[in-house]
Amino acid sequence: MAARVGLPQQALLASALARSPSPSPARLPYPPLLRLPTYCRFFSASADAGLQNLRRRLPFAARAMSQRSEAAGSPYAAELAAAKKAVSLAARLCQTVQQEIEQSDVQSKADKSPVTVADYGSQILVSLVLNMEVTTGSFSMVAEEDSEDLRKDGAEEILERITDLVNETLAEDASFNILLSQEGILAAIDSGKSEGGPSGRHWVLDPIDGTKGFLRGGQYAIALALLDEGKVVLGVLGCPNLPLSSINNLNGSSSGDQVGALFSATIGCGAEVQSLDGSPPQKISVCSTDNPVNASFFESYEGAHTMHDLTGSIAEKLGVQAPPVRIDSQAKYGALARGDGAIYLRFPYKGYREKIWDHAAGAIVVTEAGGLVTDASGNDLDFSKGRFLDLDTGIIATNKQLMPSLLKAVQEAIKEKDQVPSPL
Ligand SMILES: Nc1ncnc2c1ncn2[C@@H]1O[C@H](COP(=O)(O)O)[C@@H](O)[C@H]1OP(=O)(O)O
Ligand SMILES: [Mg+2]
Repeated sequence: MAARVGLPQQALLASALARSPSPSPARLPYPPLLRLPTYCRFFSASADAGLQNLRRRLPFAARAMSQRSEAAGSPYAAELAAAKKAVSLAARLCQTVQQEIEQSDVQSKADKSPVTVADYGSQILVSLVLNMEVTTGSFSMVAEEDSEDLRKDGAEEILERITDLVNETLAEDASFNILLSQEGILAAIDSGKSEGGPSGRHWVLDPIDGTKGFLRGGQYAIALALLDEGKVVLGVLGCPNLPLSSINNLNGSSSGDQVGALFSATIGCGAEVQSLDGSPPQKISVCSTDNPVNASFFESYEGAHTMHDLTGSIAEKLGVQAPPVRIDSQAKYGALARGDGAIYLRFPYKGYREKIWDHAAGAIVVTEAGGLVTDASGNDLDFSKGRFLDLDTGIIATNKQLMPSLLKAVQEAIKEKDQVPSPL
C-alpha cells in the first residue's frame, strides 16, 4: 500500500528536487497555484525512475476524465471533468486509509464527531486538483474540515502522516508533478473556509461523507458540487464501496463483482454513473414505480442521524412493504438515482443543522436522474444561504409519481408524532 511503502515526504521531496530540472511555468497545467503562493512546491519528475516505479500505468483519475460524457457540451464541462478527477484521486487516498486504518489516524472534533487523516487528505487533494484544473475565475470552496486542530501542539505526528499520504497519492499518479509542504497542506485544508451564498461560484465539498460508515468499513462518499449564483449546477459523488451495478438485496450487497461507483450530474444534462477506475459513463434514471407496495426506501444506518421510528411510520402509511435499506452517506442518493430503491427519507433529531455539503452533490444527481428532492413540506432545498441548509424538518427524495403520496404520508406521520406526549 502506498501509504506504508516507507517513502517519507521529506525524502520524496528531496529526491525529486535533486534529480529534476525546474519546470517551465508556461508548461505547468495549474496556474491557480499562483493564487496560493505557500501552497506547494512542484517539480518535473519525468526523469525520476524511483517515482516512475511508484506510478501505475494509466491513473484511473486520468482515465475517468477521458471518457465522453453527456455533459461534454455543457458550459460546466471543464468543471465537471475537474470535479471527477478530484473526487477520483481523493477516493484513492480514502481507500488506502480505510484498508489499514490505525487508532492514531482518528481524532475527535469539538462536536465529538470523528475525523480521520482521510477526511483531511481528501479535502487537500480535491482543493489541489480544482485549483490546478479550473483556471478561470476566483477560487471559493465551502468544505467541512479546517486545520485548527492540526495546528495545535501535539498534532505534529498526524500532520506528518497526512502530508505523507497526500504526497504518496500524488506521486502514484503520473498526471501530477507536484508535492505539498506541511504549510501547503494546512493552506489547502483552509481553502475550504468560504461561506458560500447566493452570488458567484462556490465549490461545495464533503471530503468524507459518512465518516462513521468509513470507520466501520461500510459506505461513505466523497461529495463535491458546484454552486453558481446560489444554484447547484453540477455534482460528483465518489462511492468507493458501493457496487457498480446495483444494490439488489436488503443488505446492500450486489450480484456484480465490481465495487466503486462515480456518480455525476450537470444541470440540464442528466445524471451518469461510471466505475471509479474509469469505465465509460452510463446514463441513469430513478425507478419509475408509482406503486408504494413495490417501493423500497433508503435511510441512515446510524440511528442517531435519523428518526427510524418516524420513517417506519411514514413507510407504513404509504404502504411500503419492504424493510428499510440502511446505508451510510450520500451513497443513498446515488443508489436512488439509478433506481436501486424508490425513496430516501432523512429526519434528523431536533436541533441538528444540515450542512450544504451533505446534500448538494446528492441532490443534483437525483434531480438530474428525474427524481425530486424536497424538505418535509415539499419545498426545494435552498443551497444559497451559506454553509447551512436552513430547515427544521426532514429531507425526502423519490420519483415524480410517488412524491404526492409520500408528502401526504410524511405530513400525517409528523402530525401523529407531534401529538404523542413527550415522556419527559
Ligand atoms: N446527529 C446527527 N444527526 C444527523 N446527521 C448527522 C449527525 N451527526 C453527523 N451527521 C451527518 O450525517 C451524515 C451521514 O449521513 P447518514 O446518516 O445518511 O449516513 C454525515 O454528513 C454526518 O456528518 P459527517 O459528514 O460529519 O460524517
Ligand atoms: Mg457529511
